[in-house]
Amino acid sequence: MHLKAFGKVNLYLDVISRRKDSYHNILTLFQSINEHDDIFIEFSKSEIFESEPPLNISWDNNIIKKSIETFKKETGFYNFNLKIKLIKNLPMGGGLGGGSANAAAVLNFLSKNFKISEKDLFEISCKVGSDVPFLLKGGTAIGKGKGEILEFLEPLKLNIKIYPMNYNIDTKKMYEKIDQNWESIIHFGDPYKLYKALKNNDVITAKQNAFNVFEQVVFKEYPKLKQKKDDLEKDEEIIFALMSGSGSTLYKVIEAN
Ligand SMILES: C[C@](O)(CO)[C@H](O)COP(=O)(O)OP(=O)(O)OC[C@H]1O[C@@H](n2ccc(N)nc2=O)[C@H](O)[C@@H]1O
Ligand SMILES: Nc1ncnc2c1ncn2[C@@H]1O[C@H](COP(=O)(O)OP(=O)(O)OP(=O)(O)O)[C@@H](O)[C@H]1O
Repeated sequence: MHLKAFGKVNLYLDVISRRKDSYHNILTLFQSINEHDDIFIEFSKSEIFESEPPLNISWDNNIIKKSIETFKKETGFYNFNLKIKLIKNLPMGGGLGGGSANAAAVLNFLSKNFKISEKDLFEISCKVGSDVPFLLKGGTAIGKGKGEILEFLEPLKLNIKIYPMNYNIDTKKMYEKIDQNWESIIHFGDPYKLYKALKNNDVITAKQNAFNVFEQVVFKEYPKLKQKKDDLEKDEEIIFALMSGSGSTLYKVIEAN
């Protein structure tokens, strides 16, 4: 079976507060993108995993493995093995939810095969990663909480161009940087106003509400990203340019022709 694991960008992303469980409450506008990884998957006698190109992480540290083990533990269905071949197109640590998309695709495959309810599948996804619940379905959604409180909206049809910047940025580290700089962090924009503006092709209002709080800490460490974003903003047909997630991928939203 061939699965497509679509990535995501955050059209809006703010950190609201730090939680007792050391995660953060966020406010985001998730948007699926066309770029995707390819996963070839089938049941097999033993567990086999290979990827192209080879990943710089062990199978035990692969979020796909985590999603399989979490599925087994939560459902009690232990008696199966999978043979998986991953074609990695989404940049690792790129802010496009690449690993989370892989996990969501495998969880969807397993839930169909074992007839798991949507509710149970959602609960399992929340235990695998913060972006996985959204990526189970994809589309366009407001995300709150750790990313598991989702308000799915009529999907936006946007012209998004992705610019991978080849830095593998550690998400945990960037959240810690936000905590360390909390006093100086600026919060602005509104994801609901942004959604409405994009839906109505209201370029001015969209520009005023597109926002990613992580830029304030990531651009300090990676000045080339700021330079690239400034270059992208000079394009005529652009609505806005932004970094996705905790970085490093930049993207631009182009006016629909
Ligand atoms: C930056 C975003 O991609 C925006 O969509 C997400 O918030 C991060 O999602 P993710 O990469 O799936 O994150 P996870 O793999 O669940 O968590 C990685 C690390 O990021 C931090 N983390 C993640 C999500 C969140 N709401 N608060 C956090 O503080 C935690 O330190 C966690 O250990
Ligand atoms: N299947 C996988 N694909 C990609 N990265 C994986 C995978 N499994 C584990 N990882 C690890 O997870 C880290 C983050 O991967 P991922 O591609 O999800 O980052 P990301 O796109 O920045 O995610 P997010 O946008 O959710 O922050 C990688 O740097 C890698 O070490």
